[in-house]
Amino acid sequence: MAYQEQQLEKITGTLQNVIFASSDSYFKILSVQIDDSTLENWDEPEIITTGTFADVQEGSVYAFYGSVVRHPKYGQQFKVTRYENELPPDKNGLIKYFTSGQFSGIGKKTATKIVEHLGLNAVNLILDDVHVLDGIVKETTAKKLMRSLQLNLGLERLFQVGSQFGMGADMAGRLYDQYGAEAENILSQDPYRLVFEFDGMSFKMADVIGQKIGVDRTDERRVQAAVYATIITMSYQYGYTYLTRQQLIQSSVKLIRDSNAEVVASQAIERLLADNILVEEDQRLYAATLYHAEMQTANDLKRLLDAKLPFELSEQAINAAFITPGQLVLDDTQIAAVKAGLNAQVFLLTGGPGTGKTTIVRAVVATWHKLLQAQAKYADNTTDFLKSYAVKMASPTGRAAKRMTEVTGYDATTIHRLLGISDLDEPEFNADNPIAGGLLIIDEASMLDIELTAKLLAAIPNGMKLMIVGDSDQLPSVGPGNVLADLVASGKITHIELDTIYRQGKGSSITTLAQHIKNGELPNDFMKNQQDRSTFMVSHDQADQAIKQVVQAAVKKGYTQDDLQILTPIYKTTSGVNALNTMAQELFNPAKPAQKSLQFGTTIFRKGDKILQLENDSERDVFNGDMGKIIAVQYKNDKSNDDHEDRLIVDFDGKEISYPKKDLNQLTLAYATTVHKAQGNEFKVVIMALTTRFGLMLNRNLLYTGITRAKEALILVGEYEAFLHAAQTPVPTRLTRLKERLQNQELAPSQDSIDKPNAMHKVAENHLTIEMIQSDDISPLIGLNGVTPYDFMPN
Ligand SMILES: Nc1ncnc2c1ncn2[C@@H]1O[C@H](COP(=O)(O)OP(=O)(O)OP(=O)(O)O)[C@@H](O)[C@H]1O
Repeated sequence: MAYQEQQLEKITGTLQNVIFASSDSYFKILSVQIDDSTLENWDEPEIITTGTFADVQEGSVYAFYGSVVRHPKYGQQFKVTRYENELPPDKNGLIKYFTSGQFSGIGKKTATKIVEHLGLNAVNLILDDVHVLDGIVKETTAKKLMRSLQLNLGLERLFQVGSQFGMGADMAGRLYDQYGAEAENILSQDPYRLVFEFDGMSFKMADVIGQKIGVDRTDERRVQAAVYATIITMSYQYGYTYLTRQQLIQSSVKLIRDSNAEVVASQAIERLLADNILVEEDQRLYAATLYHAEMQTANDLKRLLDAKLPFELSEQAINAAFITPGQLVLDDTQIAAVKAGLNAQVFLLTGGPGTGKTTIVRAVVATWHKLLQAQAKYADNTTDFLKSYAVKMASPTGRAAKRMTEVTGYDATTIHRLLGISDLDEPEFNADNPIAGGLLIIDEASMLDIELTAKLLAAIPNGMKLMIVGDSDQLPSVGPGNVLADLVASGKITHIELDTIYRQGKGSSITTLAQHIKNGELPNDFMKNQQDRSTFMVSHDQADQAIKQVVQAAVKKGYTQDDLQILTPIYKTTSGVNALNTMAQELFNPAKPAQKSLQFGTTIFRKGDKILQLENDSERDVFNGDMGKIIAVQYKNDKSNDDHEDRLIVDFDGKEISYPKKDLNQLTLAYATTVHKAQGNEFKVVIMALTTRFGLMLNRNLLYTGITRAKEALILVGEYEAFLHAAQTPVPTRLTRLKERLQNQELAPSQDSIDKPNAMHKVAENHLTIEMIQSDDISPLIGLNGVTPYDFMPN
C-alpha cells in the first residue's frame, strides 16, 4: 500500500453521522469531524466524506486516506480510497471503546479484564481467534463480542487485505457477503479455493494473491484450480461440453507455467475426478455440471419419448379440427408438420426464415385449442381441464417470446420465467414440481444451451407434448452444447425441415440470400442492389464512415433507432460494436445542452438511448439480449429521487426497470450489437459489417444469423472477400455427446418410465386413442365419461 500513500491525504476524525448509506452496495456519505489532517487548504472543522465503508459507527474515530474532490453541486468533499478504524491508543480508551454500548453484555469490569489480559492489540487478537477470550469471559459473551467486532471491523479489514492484493472494494464486499469473517482467512491462506466457489474469481486473480502469499507453483491447490479454470473457460468459450484429456492438460500447462506442469496437471485431474468435480467417460473429461446436464437431457428426452401420451389424435380427428391460419394453402410438408406438432410426443421443426415455422406454430396452437374446447365439455371441471392441457410457449429471449404471443394470440414467456429460475436458486419448476400443460412449444431453439435444456426437460412431465422450433443454421448457443443440431442429427426425434420459402415482397431476397449462404456460397447477384438488399463494398478502414452514411440516409428517410440495427462480429476496432455505438448515438440521440447523463466506463447513457441487457437478471425479469430504451436519468440529489442514488430508468417493451449506477455494467448501448447478442431479435433494417480483419470470427452461421435478423431491408458493408469467406466457412465443430447419447441409448438407468403425476395425468391415466373407430376400443377416461372420438370433431 505504501506506493499509494505518498499521493493520499490523511484525515483522522470522528464520524458524526452517516448522511447516506446505499441499500445495495457499501457506498456511504459521512459527515466527519476532523481531529487531525494533512490537508493544507481546509479550515472547516468538518468534511463530507464519501466512499466504500463497512458498518461504520457514529462516534468512532477513523483514519481516512483519500483526496479532496469537487462535486459539481456540493463543492469540496473527501473521496476515500481506504480507511481504518482508529482504535483507542491507550488502555483507558480501549476500555471505553468496549463499554461504548456497541458490544452488548460487556461492562466496565469485563472490558478491563479483556484489556488487561490481551493488551492494546486486543481487538485484532480476538478477531484472529476468539479462543483468546477463553477463561476471560463466558463463551457466549465471547462469541457475541466476536460477532460484533466482525461486523464492525471484519469487513473493514477485508477491504484492506483485499486492496493489498489489488482487489476492489466491491469484490471484497461480495466476498464478505458470501464468507463473512472467514473471507480474510481464505484470501490470505487459500485463495485458489475461490476459483471453484466464488463467482467472478478468475484463476489469474487468485494466482496473483497466491503468488504474493508464496504458494508453490506445483502446490496441488494451485494446479487443481488451474485445471478446473481451464476446463470451465474452454467449455464456455468454445461451447464444448467436454475436452479430451490431452486438450485439458495442454491448456492447463499454460496456466501452471512450471517444468513439471504436465505431471502435476495429470495428478490434479485424478484428484478432481475423485472429488466428482470432473467426470471422465471414454477418455473425455467433463466439468461435472456439464456432464450431468448432457446426461440429464438425454435421459429426459428418452423419458418423454417413451412416456404414454394422454391421448393420440387420429388423422381424422386432426383433419376435422385442422385450422389453417390466414386462409393459406399449406404444402404437404407443412401439413405433416402441423400433424406431428399435435401428435408426436417430441417434435422438432426446423427451417430457414420465411419457410412457415411461425405459420405452423399458429396452426398447431389454434387446432390444439379447438380440440381442447370440444373435449372440455365432457370434463368434470371445464376450467381445470383447459388449464391442465393448455398450450405453454416459451423462448430463450424475451423478444422472441413477445413475438410468439403476438402471432398466436396466446401467452408466451422466457424459458427462465417458465421455470421460475432466479439467479442463485434452483428452478421453482423441476422434476419434483413439473410445469403443467398439454403442449409445450419452444421457439428459437438454436439458442438453447445444454444447461438450460436440462433444466427445461426435467420440468416437463410425462405426457406433456414438446415441440421444439428453430433454425439449425443459426449460430449455436452462447453457452456450452450444440443442442438443436445434436437433436436433429441424432435421428431419434420426429423431425421436419421446412425448406420452401414463402415470404414474398419486402425481405424476400434476404431469404434467398440466406438459402445461398446455407449452401456455402454467395449468389451471383450478391453485388447487385435489390429492392430490399444492397451492398457497399469498402475496406475495413472505410467501413465505419460508410455505415455512418447509411445511417444518416436512413434517419433522413424517417427510420428510427428501433427500425435499424447495426451488426458486427466484435467489440473492438473502428468497425466494432463500441465505436459504431458511439457514432450511432451521435446521430440518433445527440447530446443536448444541460442534458442529464450517466457515465459508466467509457459509455455515456442519455435519455432516449437504445440499450441492451447483457446478462440474465431474473429478479428484475430482464434477460441477456433484451433491448430497451432509457426513459429517465435520475441523479441522487434530484428531489423526486427517494433512493438518493444515481440511476437509469429503462423501458423494455412496456416494462420499466430501474438500474442504480452500480448495476450499469448490465447495460450497453444497442445501436450496434454483435451478431450473437442479436440472436432471437428481428429488425426492419439491418446494416451488417464484415471485413477480413474479423478473421476467425467469420463463419457461415454468423453471416446467416446476422442477415436473417433483417425483416425488410439488408445493407451489407465491408469486403466481398470477408462475406465470401464467411459463407464458405462452416462453424467450428463443438465437442458434445448429446447426439451419440441419444443414438446409442447411452442412457443411465433412470426413472424413465415413472409417471410424474401432475394435474394432467389424473385425467390421462388411461391411454386413449382417438380415432374414427368404435368406442368399444377406447378405455374409459377418468373424469371424461362418455367421451367419443366424435367429440374431437368440429361441430
Ligand atoms: N403455404 C403457404 N402459402 C403461402 N404463404 C405462406 C405459406 N406458408 C407460409 N406463408 C407465408 O410466408 C411468410 C413467412 O412465414 P412464417 O412467418 O410462418 O415463416 P417463419 O419460418 O416463421 O419465418 P421467420 O423465421 O423469418 O419468422 C408469411 O407471410 C406466411 O403467411
